[in-house]
Amino acid sequence: MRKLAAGNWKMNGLAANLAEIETLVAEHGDAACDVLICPPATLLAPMAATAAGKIELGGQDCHAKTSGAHTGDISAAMLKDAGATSVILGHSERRADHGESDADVAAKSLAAYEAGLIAVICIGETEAERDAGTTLDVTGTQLAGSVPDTATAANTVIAYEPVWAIGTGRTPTLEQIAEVHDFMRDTLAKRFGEEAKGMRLLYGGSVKPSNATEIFAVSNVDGALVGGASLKAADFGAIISALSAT
Ligand SMILES: O=C(CO)COP(=O)(O)O
Repeated sequence: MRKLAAGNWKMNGLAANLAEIETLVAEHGDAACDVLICPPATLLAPMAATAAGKIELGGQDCHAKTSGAHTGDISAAMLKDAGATSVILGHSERRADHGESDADVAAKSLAAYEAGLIAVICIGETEAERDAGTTLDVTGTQLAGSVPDTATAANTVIAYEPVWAIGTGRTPTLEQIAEVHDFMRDTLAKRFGEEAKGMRLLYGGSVKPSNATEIFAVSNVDGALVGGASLKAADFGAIISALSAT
């Protein structure tokens, strides 16, 4: 399987930041892993011209419907039209800020498949849930409810992002990451059989150049979903290099 270094720019980035993509294409356009940047939707089309198929692009959300009276929303087909090949769905910030449920995420994932996009489906426990010892219950429920029955290794990537590790500089221990990633692989295998072996499982939450190599060595970690450190080409480039070396 080809590993995946994915960057989530969240609500950051203006036209001035297109230079970051130029640098990534120049320095990592032929990386040994897939590279995906998910910028604000406003930057997809201009970035697509620069990325030139060397770097994949993705949205950060899409509506479950294909079109219609949904002011402010964006459809999967629109993301595809602007140059995206993927879309992040069910990020914890969307679950918290917009009340997205597992069923919403599953419906959006189906819309992504319909448009020909890869769904990067995010799951992860809060700090209170981890402290209560319910991490595997929570992530298991999210996996069951957010991932459609028609998920395949080609159309779906799962990102484990513990909420308490996002933007905090805190990361789980390597043993904690391994526990959840092994659990995700086993859970997906029970549901999808052989297909589950090819589904890429990303870790996300305070990944940076200094911890990338050790995280990428953890069992069943097939790449990363990177927030803050994806905004600077030098930092994200170092993470791409670490993943390429695995
Ligand atoms: O939420 C994340 C990626 O989707 C992780 O963000 P940070 O890498 O900034 O912790």
